[in-house]
Formats: sequence, structure tokens, C-alpha cells
Amino acid sequence: MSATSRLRQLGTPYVTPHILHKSYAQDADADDDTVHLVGKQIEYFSQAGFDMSKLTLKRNASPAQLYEDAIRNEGAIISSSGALINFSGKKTGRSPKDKRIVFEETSKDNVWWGSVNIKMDEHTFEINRERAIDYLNTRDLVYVFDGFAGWDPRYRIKVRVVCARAYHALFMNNMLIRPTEEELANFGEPDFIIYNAGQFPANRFTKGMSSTTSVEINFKRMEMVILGTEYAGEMKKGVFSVMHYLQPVKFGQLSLHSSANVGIENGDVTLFFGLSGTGKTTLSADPRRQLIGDDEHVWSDKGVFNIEGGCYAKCIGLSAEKEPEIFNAIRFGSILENVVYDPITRKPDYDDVSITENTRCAYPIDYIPNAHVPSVVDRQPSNIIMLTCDAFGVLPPVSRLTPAQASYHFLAGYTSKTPGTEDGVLEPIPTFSTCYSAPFLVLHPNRYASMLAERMAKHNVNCWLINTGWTGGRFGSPAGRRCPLKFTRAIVDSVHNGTLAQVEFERFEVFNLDIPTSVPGVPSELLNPSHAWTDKEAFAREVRKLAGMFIKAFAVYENDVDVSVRAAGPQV
Ligand SMILES: Nc1ncnc2c1ncn2[C@@H]1O[C@H](COP(=O)(O)OP(=O)(O)O)[C@@H](O)[C@H]1O
Ligand SMILES: C=C(OP(=O)(O)O)C(=O)O
Ligand SMILES: [Mn+2]
Repeated sequence: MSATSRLRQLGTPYVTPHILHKSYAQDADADDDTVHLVGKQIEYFSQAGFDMSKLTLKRNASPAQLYEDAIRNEGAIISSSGALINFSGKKTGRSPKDKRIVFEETSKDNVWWGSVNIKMDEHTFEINRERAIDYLNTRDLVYVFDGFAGWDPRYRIKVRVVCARAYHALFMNNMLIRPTEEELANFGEPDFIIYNAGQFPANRFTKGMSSTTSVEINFKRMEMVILGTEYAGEMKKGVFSVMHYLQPVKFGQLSLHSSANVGIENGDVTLFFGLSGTGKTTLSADPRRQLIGDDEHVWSDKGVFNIEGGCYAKCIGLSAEKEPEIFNAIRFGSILENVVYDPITRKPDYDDVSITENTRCAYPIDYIPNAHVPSVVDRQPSNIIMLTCDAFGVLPPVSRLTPAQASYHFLAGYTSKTPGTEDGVLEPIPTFSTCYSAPFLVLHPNRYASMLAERMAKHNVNCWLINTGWTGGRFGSPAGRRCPLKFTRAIVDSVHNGTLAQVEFERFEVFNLDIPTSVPGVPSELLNPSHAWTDKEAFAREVRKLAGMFIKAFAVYENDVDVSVRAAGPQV
């Protein structure tokens, strides 16, 4: 079925694409161009089967209009710096246990079914889809946002979001690649549609449902349905899941949960891999480098491109001193999610985590001063930085990885889940999140890992493992603390200015990692965990424990990899 006829099933909604433009159209003195554009748009949407008599449907409404609607209808407020403060209700993080993929003939042999990708049958998808559309039909106002995912025109897809909250429409306006007026006029049929009816619950008695929340992707229909969660991050990660499927399967390119930036002087490209909360967004915003993107990229045959048109930064503990680029991106057009504010001044309080620790801000990429727009580079990466947040405080702040170790650590994906990002996670929980993207992984990890190894070898890329997590002791212990951001930044600088390639290295036993003996701007005793820990016995215990966890977790991949990769992990 075509996307157009799928939209027809929306039934009743539609008045006019740009409601503001409609009033221009009725105005005899209105600019001719505007009337012309509106005329075409209306024609397109009438052809798509919308009955424009009942609902008001706004397509690609301006941020100013969405602000007004969100304030009027959703209780949103304007922050002291001009951002829109919104609340997502009960769910303030993703709901991985309620995320499903439809099992059908196109997905059944491609998808890596198991704990991450829960199966849903086609019929149940139809039930939930209809439920979402029925709900949208009951609203006075429905929003459509049409945009792109992927900055490289060869490998991008057209995405349509249909939702009932202005907050969600503005979020996707910021996170997708915003079309020009011309691109919007010629948009045609979308490749992927998200129906977000998050305010309305799933029916717990529908076969296969385990709660009132349901987030599901159907690759045959190329649609996503959201019920029972208003957390906006589900939409952007839904788009990522689709690209994590389409890039390898359809385009033969490598999608990665990573940030990316490019050196202003040398034009060298760095990819930062990492699960949520490991520092992709924070570390990729760097005054010496241009930002390509903070979260989702494709390493293509030509270079690197961002999938998104914006960033989604964590706000916990945010300050102008520590993270100036992000702090200053919070202004008109940005969305602050679940952030507590002063009722008089409307000043956000980034230290207040009473709603959630997963407070967020979504802003268009060009709000970062050094953004590289269009966010695509015709250059292969020079460095890969694998970010891990080690709650045990065992891994060194930085180590150099051999190609075999890079494959090993990419497949193992060791890190911690950050409090709040997923429903029910209250403290850093150690996890092995394969390809640093388990919640969004669609294909077997080896499909990504083998493409990565091949590209790294072909382009001779350096690889570094950086622990942005605990040092000197484990999470919760008196001696342990998170590696101070300024030291991690100094380490990243030393990767980029070439010093790290020059310094001396020593062996970190058990994990067999090479660690530098000195890095400018970082206290040397911090670099080697066996020096950073004062309680040596406790340290030895934690090393053995973590090594054992690696060995157990890697057993799943052991038979699929080269003997050198198998040998690249910790040895006890
Ligand atoms: N050493 C460090 N490196 C990176 N981030 C750190 C560090 N110490 C604390 N942080 C904090 O950890 C969080 C990292 O989150 P973020 O950059 O949004 O991660 P991601 O983009 O990978 O989800 C930020 O709130 C940042 O201020
Ligand atoms: C938004 C998320 O990830 P990240 O912190 O990597 O942006 C997420 O995991 O829901
Ligand atoms: Mn991020």
C-alpha cells in the first residue's frame, strides 16, 4: 500500500497545511507566491484523501506557532532564555520493554530477534495503529511535520510525523532535517511515518501488550506507532532504529550510535561511539572543532553524515562554565523537557532532578556555534573514540586499542545505563550494550561490527577507549568519583592535536590495554587505575569481577569472530 493511501486511512482530519497561510490565501492583498504555494499544498493533501472539514491540521508549522499552541493547550511555558519548557508526563525516559518490531516477511530474516527486538504480530500492529489514528481523529488539532533523516541526499529518507502535541511537532522540527520551502512543496510521499498518539494508552488486554505503553515499528509498512508515552526521545530513537536497519540493508552503509566532529584546521574527522550518558553530546561540542552531529551518524563510502537536524542534550548539572556551547543553545526554538524552573523568573534549575535525572534540551544543530551545516563531510574518519561510563572505576580514563581490541569492545559494548534514560533505571547500572546501541539495534551485531572492522582497516583509523565514568573507586564508594570533565576534554584534545600518538604507553594487566603514562593537563596518577585506587585489594577484586563479566557477555559472539578478536578481551 502506498504512503498516500495509508494517509487516506487517517480519515477525517485536515483543514489546511499552513493554517496561517490559509488566512493569507483568503486575503485579497496577500502575496501571490504564498497563495500559489498554499494552493499546491492544499491540492496535494486533498489528493492524499483528507477531509478538510473537521480537524485543523497544521503541517510544518513555525516554531512561533507551535510555541503559542503549546502554551495555550499544553501548559508549556517560556524559559528566561526563550526556550519552550514542556513536560512529558509520567514517562520521562524511553520504555525499552514496550518497544517491539513487527515480525513479517521482510523483517523476519533480517532482524536480530531476542531480548532487544521483541516480536509483534501484524494484526496487533493494525489494532494499535487504528487505535492511534482513532485517537488523533478525536483531536481538534493535529500536527504533521515532514522532514528528512540523513544529510547525504543519496542515503536520506523522507519522514512524516503525525502527532497531537505541539511540543512533539516542535521536537521533530528540531531533530529532523528541516526541509526548505521548495523541498516541502515537492515532498511527495514519505518513506517512513510516525503516528504519535502518546497521550492515549495502549489497551493492556490487546494480545501481546504488557502495559499501557507501546512503541512499535513495522518495516513492511514503514511506520511507527506510539501509544502511552509522551517522552519525545522515542521518536528520534525510532528514526534511528529505522536508519540502523535501512543503512546496512538497503544502502550498504554503516549506521552508528555516535557523535561526530571535524577539526577546523586539519579537517580530520572523529567519531565518538557511546550509549546514552557516556558523553557523545558533551564531548563533540568542542570550540576547536565543527560539530557534525551529537548522536546518530552514517559512515558511508564517501565520508560521514549526520542522520539528524538537531541535538538532544542532557541538562543535568548543566552550566555555562562547563558546557558553554550547549548552555547557549538553549534559547528561542529550543525545547526544554521536564526541567524544573523558578516560577517567578522562569530560570531553569538544571540541578533540580525532582522530575527526572533525564532532563533534556532539543535544539537545531545550527544553535551550536561551530556547527557544520550541511552536516556531511567527504572525508573518512581519522579517529574513533569509544566512550564507556564504567561504574566500577576499573577501566583507564584512556587506552589505545588495536584493531582486534576495537572489534572486541564494539561488540561487547560495556558501559553503564544512565539514571532516567530508561524507565526504571535509578542508578548507573553496568551493562553490555552491543555496538554501544543495543536498544536501537535491529540487525545482528556482527553485521555492524564486520563493516566497522573493514572500514577501520581500509582507512587506517586510530581507536581509543575513553572511560568517562568512575575513577579511583567504584560508583557509590567514598573514593570513587566520575572522571572530571576537564580531564576527559584534555584527553580528547591530546587525541586531536596528535600528542597521544607520541607519548609512552604502559600495559594495563588483565584487560591488556595500552595506557599513556602522561597526557598534558591530566594528573598522571589518574591515568592508571592501579595508581588511582588507594584501596589496592578492592581494586584487584573489581578488576577480576569486571573481567569475568566481559568474558561471560562476550561468549555470545565468540563463535562469530576471528581468533584475534576473541583473544583481545580481558584474560584471567
Ligand atoms: N568526564 C566526563 N565526560 C563526559 N561527560 C561527563 C563527564 N563527567 C560528567 N559528564 C556529564 O555526563 C553527561 C554526558 O551526557 P551526554 O554528553 O548527553 O551523553 P550522550 O550524548 O552520550 O548521551 C553530561 O551531563 C555531562 O555533563
Ligand atoms: C536519547 C537517548 O540517547 P542519548 O543520550 O544517546 O542521546 C536515549 O537513549 O533515549
Ligand atoms: Mn546525547
